[in-house]
Amino acid sequence: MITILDDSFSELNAYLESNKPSKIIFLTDENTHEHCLPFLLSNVTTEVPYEVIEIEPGEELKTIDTATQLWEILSDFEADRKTLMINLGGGVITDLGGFVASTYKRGVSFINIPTTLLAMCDAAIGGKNGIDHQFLKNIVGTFANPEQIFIYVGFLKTLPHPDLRSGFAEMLKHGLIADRKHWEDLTAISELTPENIAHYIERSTGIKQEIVQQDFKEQNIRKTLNFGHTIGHALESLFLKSGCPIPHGEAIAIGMICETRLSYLNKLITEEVSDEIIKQIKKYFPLHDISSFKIKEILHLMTNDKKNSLGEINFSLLNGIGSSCYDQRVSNDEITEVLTFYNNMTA
Ligand SMILES: NC(=O)c1ccc[n+]([C@@H]2O[C@H](COP(=O)([O-])OP(=O)(O)OC[C@H]3O[C@@H](n4cnc5c(N)ncnc54)[C@H](O)[C@@H]3O)[C@@H](O)[C@H]2O)c1
Ligand SMILES: O=C(O)C(=O)C[C@@H](O)[C@H](O)[C@H](O)COP(=O)(O)O
Ligand SMILES: [Zn+2]
Repeated sequence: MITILDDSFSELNAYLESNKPSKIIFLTDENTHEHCLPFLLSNVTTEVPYEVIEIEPGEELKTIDTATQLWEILSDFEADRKTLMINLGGGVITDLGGFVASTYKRGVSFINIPTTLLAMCDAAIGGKNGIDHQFLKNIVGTFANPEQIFIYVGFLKTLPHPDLRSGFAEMLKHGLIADRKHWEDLTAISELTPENIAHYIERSTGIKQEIVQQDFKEQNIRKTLNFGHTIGHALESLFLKSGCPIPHGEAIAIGMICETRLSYLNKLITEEVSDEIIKQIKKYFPLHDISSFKIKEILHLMTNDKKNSLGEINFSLLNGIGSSCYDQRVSNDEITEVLTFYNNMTA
């Protein structure tokens, strides 16, 4: 289901040849339209007619308004059940495109061609599609798998550095929750460049796939893939609401620092291990000033987390490097303590 493409794009062409869609609709944003679509089209050999949709880039567009516009465009293009949507972009495009495709006419086929590191290693895989609403992250969505995921690492050449770093956060997460060696390999990288990271993409995709295959609908082990996201998503929402969004991975890096410290407070790891993990994350990620965000508002946002049950916030935490657990309860005092801990790091 995941294919790493070389310059010939032959597996993509073979897929299109054997599936014979009635029409192809490419969903792009301004940047992937400019940097990725021309190369893709120059390599696609199919005779199937196609249309291209381009939206503005950014998390602000991952909304019901954009989804509505896209449903209307699919209708204008007379998309039918044999239409194939190709989501060419980062996580915003794969989340939004997957949501639109999986709901239009109760579902048209889609494939993901991720163009950011984050989408290659995480967002394009696993069938979580969705949109934000009232600044709540991915609060409306579907579980629906793309027919295929085609990864072409060459697309990373034009990716801005902050977005490369953002994807690296999710890779570090994969190492922390499931594979100590992956964590050690990644944290040995001194400079984040596509060349230095490319070799480790396959392992990250493998970790994500192995977990999702065991628990597609996130009833149990899939919750570990959400490590760093309970606090991270709440902060990402607040940055988005403030009009100064930060990349998803940067919010998750803050979340991972706080939730690593929570793992220590809950006696799941020693302070020494917690300090070591935090030191490594700090090596790559800028510290953000979150002191103006009210703890009450952060806690309130966390009550919307999708892992919660029976009115309780459930955390996914670490019980070692490369080992994790889920459905962990922590007190509001402990959450306040780790947010203060992070604030003190930035002071
Ligand atoms: N569904 C999932 O499992 C899952 C997992 C992780 C994250 N996500 C979601 O993914 C989103 C973040 O994804 P993202 O970090 O890819 O952000 P993004 O899609 O906004 O892409 C980041 C930026 O890079 C640009 N870009 C993309 N590819 C490019 C290329 N090859 N060259 C130049 N510019 C390029 C985009 O236009 C955008 O400006 C968030 O909404 C997050 O919630 C979903
Ligand atoms: O695939 C998953 O499961 C994840 O949790 C991966 C996360 O990196 C990703 O950000 C996901 O979109 C979060 O999902 P959500 O259910 O917390 O909205
Ligand atoms: Zn994430």
